[in-house]
Amino acid sequence: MHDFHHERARALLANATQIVEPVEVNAAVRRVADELNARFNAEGAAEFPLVLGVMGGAVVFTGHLLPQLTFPLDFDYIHVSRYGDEDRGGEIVWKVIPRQNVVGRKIVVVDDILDEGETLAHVKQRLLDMGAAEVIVVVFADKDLGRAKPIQADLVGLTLPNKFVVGFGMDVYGYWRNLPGLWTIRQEDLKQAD
Ligand SMILES: O=P(O)(O)OC[C@H]1O[C@H](OP(=O)(O)OP(=O)(O)O)[C@H](O)[C@@H]1O
Ligand SMILES: Nc1nc2[nH]cnc2c(=O)[nH]1
Repeated sequence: MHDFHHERARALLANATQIVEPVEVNAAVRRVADELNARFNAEGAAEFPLVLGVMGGAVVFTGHLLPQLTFPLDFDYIHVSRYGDEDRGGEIVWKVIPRQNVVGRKIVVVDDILDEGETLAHVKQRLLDMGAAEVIVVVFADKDLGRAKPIQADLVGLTLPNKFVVGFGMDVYGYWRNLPGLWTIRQEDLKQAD
């Protein structure tokens, strides 16, 4: 079983193409941190936001971003998945729902990628329905689909081409969230290749 996973994971990466180097990833995180710091450290800014990581993909971005933020904040997480172990989105599945600490708060939602936008549109609406005062959406990457999405991010680290991306928190069939750069998987290695 482990041999199978080991070989499959390595084969996927062997055929993959690196599209963003780790140094560019880190620069993008820095840019996002700078923008958040400018906003929440602005003179007179009395906001104390609740930063909400959208697990699991946001774990790496969140872990890099938080130590670069220089204003007081609360942190919590939610866990929602639309892709599971697939390479196309499906039903939204909540694994950890927002807690009552979102009520009345200014919330900074942090996620790895805005793709079709279904996940973050749903998350934002749920937070507003629960009584969040404001929801600011921050994504490490926004995929350029060439068409409108149901939500736009307020802050974006990188814009990516319309390909299935892996690394910096993003997985392919559960593998390779740990890559420090971004890679695209060869089309014929995807389950649902057209
Ligand atoms: O814009 P969308 O097309 O809705 O896709 C974006 C979502 O997909 C990924 O989550 P995924 O469902 O893969 O779960 P994961 O975070 O556990 O990998 C990613 O973390 C976003 O939350
Ligand atoms: N790993 C991964 N997860 C996603 N969720 C939405 N789009 C993507 C993507 O391109 N890669």
